[in-house]
Amino acid sequence: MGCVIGKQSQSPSSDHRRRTNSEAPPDHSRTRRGRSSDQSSSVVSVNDAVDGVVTVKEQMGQSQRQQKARHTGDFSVTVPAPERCRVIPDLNQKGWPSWLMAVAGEAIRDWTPRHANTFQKLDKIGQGTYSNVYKARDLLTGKIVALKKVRFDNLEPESIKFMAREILILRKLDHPNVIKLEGLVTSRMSCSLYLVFEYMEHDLAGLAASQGIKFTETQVKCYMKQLLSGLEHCHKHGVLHRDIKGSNLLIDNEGILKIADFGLATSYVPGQRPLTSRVVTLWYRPPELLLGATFYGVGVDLWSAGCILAELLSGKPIMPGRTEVEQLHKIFKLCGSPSEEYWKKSKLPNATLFKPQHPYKRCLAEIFKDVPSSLSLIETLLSIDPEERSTATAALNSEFFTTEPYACEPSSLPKYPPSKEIDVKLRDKEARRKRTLAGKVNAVDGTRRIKVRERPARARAVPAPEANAEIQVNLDKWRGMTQTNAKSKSEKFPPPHQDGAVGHTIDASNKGPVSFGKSDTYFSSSIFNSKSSGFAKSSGPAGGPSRRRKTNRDLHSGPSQKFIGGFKPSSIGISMDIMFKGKSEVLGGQN
Ligand SMILES: Nc1ncnc2c1ncn2[C@@H]1O[C@H](COP(=O)(O)OP(=O)(O)OP(=O)(O)O)[C@@H](O)[C@H]1O
Repeated sequence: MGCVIGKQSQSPSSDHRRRTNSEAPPDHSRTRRGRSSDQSSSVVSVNDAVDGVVTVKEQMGQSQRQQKARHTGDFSVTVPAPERCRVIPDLNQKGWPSWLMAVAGEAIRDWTPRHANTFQKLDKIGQGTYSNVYKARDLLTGKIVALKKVRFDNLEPESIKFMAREILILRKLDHPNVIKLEGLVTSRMSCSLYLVFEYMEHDLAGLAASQGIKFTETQVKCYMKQLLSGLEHCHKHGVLHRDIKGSNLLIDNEGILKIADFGLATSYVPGQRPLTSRVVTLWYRPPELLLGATFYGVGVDLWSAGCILAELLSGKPIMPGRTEVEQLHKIFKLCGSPSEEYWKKSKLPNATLFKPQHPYKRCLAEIFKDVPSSLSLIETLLSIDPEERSTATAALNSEFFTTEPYACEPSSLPKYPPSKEIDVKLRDKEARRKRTLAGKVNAVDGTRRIKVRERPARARAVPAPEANAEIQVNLDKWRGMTQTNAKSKSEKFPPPHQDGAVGHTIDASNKGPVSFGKSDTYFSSSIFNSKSSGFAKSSGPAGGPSRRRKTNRDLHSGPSQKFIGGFKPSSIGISMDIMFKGKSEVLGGQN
């Protein structure tokens, strides 16, 4: 038997009571990058793992994956020397492998093993940056579950710690609108761990991007109410999710929404310790994080919730930035640039650098004038000042929920065919394949190739590059750093106090503003105009960009938009004017 399944033998809350802060895993950010194509092939099915079978493809993928090491830099645990996945590790009395006990003992404490061959894997239903998700049947109960397979490349302690933190946090939470962790499966053969979750048929990104699905105001309220209730629970238990986006909001056939993917979540006590600012998927990332805040709180999740609300109402992502600079600019254009007091008060590391040359007026009221009942909540959640976003509890008591039309009951929501972000991606892939095929046939026929204008919904979304790297690259360049690999250094060896990957602090001697300069006029607020707002059918997803690095092809698959100074999408934001000591320098060419 290569696998065991852990079952909780004690309530999450009692575990939480016992656990002290110092026992909590240190906070860090995952540098979610390079979801390589070999990832799916690295899978060993539960049954394979039981038999000790490792596919050839898995072995081939190893070296490639080794290059994508996630990092934290702040773990002080002693871990066993990396062992090849096929080496059968020692098992402790309960059946956990020693490598897992050594690094994630706290996370699996009080869980009892169960045999993996009591699960039947049915289908791959999702792919994350560090995991694949499968639909499976629990053969003991007949229940359908989701198995999230987390890979541990060469037993990297960081990877295991990420997983451990996710498990610890999930065990703290118990709420109808938060995904429930039901057990664990480890594989002795493949260095991977399966997290067992209740199965959810949809995610909000998939639903929102599905042709023919149009949310009504009462539906939007229903989803938002559930999202905010889940967030309220997390926040009351000292957990920040830090990656609220459509693809992490799972929905079952009864219309129940659950917040999932706590891989970037952290336990926190307000003001106690600095956290990394390199979290939250770009389109949903609040301005304070883009400006480098390391002391922040529930406001980060509330901002993302505001983005989701606005997205559900307008039918498309409201601020689909491709780079951090562009993201910040989109925020300022829509939500207004911060007041002078805010700049003074915030003391954010990058504040003086990214202060726009001229102030922008807030235009949310104009854009959402057709949905008056939502306006006040959108205004609150999308406040530039995180303090003004208030709390999830306050949002739940806002007039958005207390005035007609009221939120509908989840059970009254329409029954949708299974719709996940991955389904949308597969549909797009198939559509692309057909287009290519049609092109080839035309070429063989000698018929003229006609440019296919119609794009599937998902492809119209503008994917963002790996969200975190770009400002740092620009700052490094701007500071005239001489290290040849400054960026990767900052990613691999962040200051330990900074929760993982904050990168360099800004050298005061080099301070100067980064100007949006002339390029301001070229930014198009293509998403919003009052005509296109309201309840028009979504032409984009609610999922937002993934946190992985995108290829150039990805970047060019976006919609037709105006670009900064006529630059192509791949150079957006990196071509910003850098004003430094009176000189203007254009950084370009990187992606
Ligand atoms: N319990 C579940 N039931 C059904 N589908 C699920 C479940 N959990 C996750 N999924 C699907 O798998 C996808 C990836 O899962 P998850 O977000 O937890 O992984 P991840 O590696 O952290 O991903 P990412 O890097 O995109 O954040 C989700 O978007 C969802 O579509």
